[in-house]
Amino acid sequence: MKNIVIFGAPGAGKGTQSDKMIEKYGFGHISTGDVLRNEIKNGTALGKTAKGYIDNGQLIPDELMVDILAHVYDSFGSHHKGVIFDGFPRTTPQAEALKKMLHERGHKIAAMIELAVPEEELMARLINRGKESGRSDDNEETIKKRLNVYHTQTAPLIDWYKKEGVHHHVEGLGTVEEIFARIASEIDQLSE
Ligand SMILES: Nc1ncnc2c1ncn2[C@@H]1O[C@H](COP(=O)(O)OP(=O)(O)O)[C@@H](O)[C@H]1O
Ligand SMILES: [Mg+2]
Repeated sequence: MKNIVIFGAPGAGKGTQSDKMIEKYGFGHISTGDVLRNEIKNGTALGKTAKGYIDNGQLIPDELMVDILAHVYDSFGSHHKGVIFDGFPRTTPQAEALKKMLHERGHKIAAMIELAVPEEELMARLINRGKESGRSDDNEETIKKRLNVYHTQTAPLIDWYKKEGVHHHVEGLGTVEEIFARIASEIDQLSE
C-alpha cells in the first residue's frame, strides 16, 4: 500500500499529476478541494460553511477537514493499492492528524512528493486556470492570499516530512509528461 501526499503550492500541478498517478497505479484520490467544491455546488451545510473560508483565501478548520478525509479514505476499503492526498495536509496540525488517522487503521504515508515550481509560473498557471475553469478563487487578489498562506502555513511541512523520512523533491517545471516521469521514478522506488 503506497499512500502518497502530493504536495506543492497552488498551481504546482497536484491535480494534473494525480490524474496521471491514478491512471498508472490505480490509486484512490482524495482532493480536499474537490470534495469541498462539490459540497458547495450541492449547497450542503458543510458547503456553506466552507465557502466563506475558501472565498477569503483561508483554510478550513482542521476538525472539519479530518472528518471529511476519514470518511472518504474509508470508502476505498482497507486493502487498496494506495491513496493520494491532494491538498491535505496544509498545516503541521493537519499532518499530525492525518498521521493519527492512518495509524488508527494500521496504515501510514509512504511518500510525500513535493512539486517545486517558481512563483511566476504558479501565478501564470492559476490566472489561466481561472479563465478556463471559472474557479472563483483563481483571481489575482485571492491567488496572492493563497500563495501567502502556502508560504507561511504549508511550506513548513517540507521539513516536517523530511523528519518523517518520506520527503521526495521533484522539479515541477516542464511538460506534464516530463514531470510525471520524475514522479513515477520516485514511486517505483518505494517498497511495497
Ligand atoms: N506541467 C505543466 N505545465 C503547464 N501548466 C500546467 C502543468 N501542470 C498543470 N498545469 C496547469 O496549471 C494549472 C494548475 O494545475 P493543477 O493541477 O490544478 O494544480 P494544483 O492542483 O496543484 O493547484 C492548471 O490550469 C493546469 O492545467
Ligand atoms: Mg488541485
